[in-house]
Amino acid sequence: MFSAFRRAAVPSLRQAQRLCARTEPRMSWGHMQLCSAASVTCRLLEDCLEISDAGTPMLFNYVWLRDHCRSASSYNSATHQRSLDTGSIELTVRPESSAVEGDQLVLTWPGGHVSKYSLSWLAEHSYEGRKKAAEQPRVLWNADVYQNASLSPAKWDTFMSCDDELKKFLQNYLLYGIAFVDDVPTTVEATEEVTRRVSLIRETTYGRMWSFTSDFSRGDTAYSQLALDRHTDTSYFQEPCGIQVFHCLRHEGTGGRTLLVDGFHAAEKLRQRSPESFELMCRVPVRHEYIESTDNHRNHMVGIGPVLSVYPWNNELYMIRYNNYDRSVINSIPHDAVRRWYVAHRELTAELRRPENELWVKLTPGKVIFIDNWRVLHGREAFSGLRQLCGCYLTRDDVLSAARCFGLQA
Ligand SMILES: C[N+](C)(C)CCCC[C@H](N)C(=O)O
Ligand SMILES: O=C(O)CCC(=O)C(=O)O
Ligand SMILES: [Fe+2]
Repeated sequence: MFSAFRRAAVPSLRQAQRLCARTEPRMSWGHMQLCSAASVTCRLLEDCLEISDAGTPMLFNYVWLRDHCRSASSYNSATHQRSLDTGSIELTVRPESSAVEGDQLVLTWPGGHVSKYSLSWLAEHSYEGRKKAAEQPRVLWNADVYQNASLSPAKWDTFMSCDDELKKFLQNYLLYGIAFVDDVPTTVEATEEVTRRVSLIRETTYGRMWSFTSDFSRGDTAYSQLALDRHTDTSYFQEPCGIQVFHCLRHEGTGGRTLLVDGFHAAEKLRQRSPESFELMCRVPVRHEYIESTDNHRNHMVGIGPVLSVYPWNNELYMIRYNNYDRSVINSIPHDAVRRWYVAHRELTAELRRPENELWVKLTPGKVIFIDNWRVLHGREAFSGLRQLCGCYLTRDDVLSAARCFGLQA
């Protein structure tokens, strides 16, 4: 059930050989310089530097190498910002000499400038390495996997005071896309405090903190007692909200359980079972819309993007945008593509609807849930009686930044 993407710093030999084969005709072997230290060999080829460590070559473009020089005149290590003007690098630049000294690659450029790079830094940032690495490690889950993981929820007191508890919470959140804090006082204020402990609140048309019942105060089905099928929120934003927080402050009635489904687990199943359908879900941009016209609120939001988004260099999923209520007119693809799109969408929907993928939880007063709205879909069962839910959205960048500051990979 682990994500298909793993951290691995080096390319396979075959992959590396393919890369070399592609560049071979452009190499000028006569002018090649060779330098080596211990097991590392580096060669100045015609248009790139090749570093081999135990037979696994990595290629570095010369302009890239000059651009990533970390010398004091090129890079401000106090602010972690580039000082060098990339626009002034000769596009035909090529080092005059290279050497491996200890764990460093040393290049001397025409004009005498010297650049030093640690070999581990180069290995970490080589394309060959990034291609095989996960940007974010995740545990993909169905209901059994999640339940068997027996993750303990954070507790309000320790969560608010202890950084280790916050770090553990963030690690769970990153791996599973959901995380809980228990024993939170049942007020909007305490809910705000618990979210502020994690990050910044993203204000939207629904407010900063929102608190709602089934009173149809807004022109959206969420403000009713009806069931809601699994979906991601704010799919009609150009950048959908990163994190959704819910706290059920009270419920006197029946039903109203929350449904959670790992969208990436379903999408990976689709990728395995039907690669062309997966491709189509990644490639075709669709429109989502939120049109509200009530006495107190006028809104018209439009968000355009594919159902599934993957990073182009490693094909890792980073966002699912799935909301059948808010999906708008499809009018940007020819009719045979429309037919194939519906087939692909049906296949994804079937994965998302498998009962074994459904995690049902009853949100009770005191239990706050954080949901990765780019990954985990939520829904709810129809309910009766008074049910008051409060919560907010969080800015994704700031949550991930908080996690990275704890040394977590996000
Ligand atoms: C969460 N809160 C009740 C404030 C808003 C609900 C937004 C509902 C909308 N259909 C969407 O999916 O984005
Ligand atoms: O009422 C609920 O449990 C959730 C409703 C919903 O999907 C939302 O507010 O985004
Ligand atoms: Fe929702």
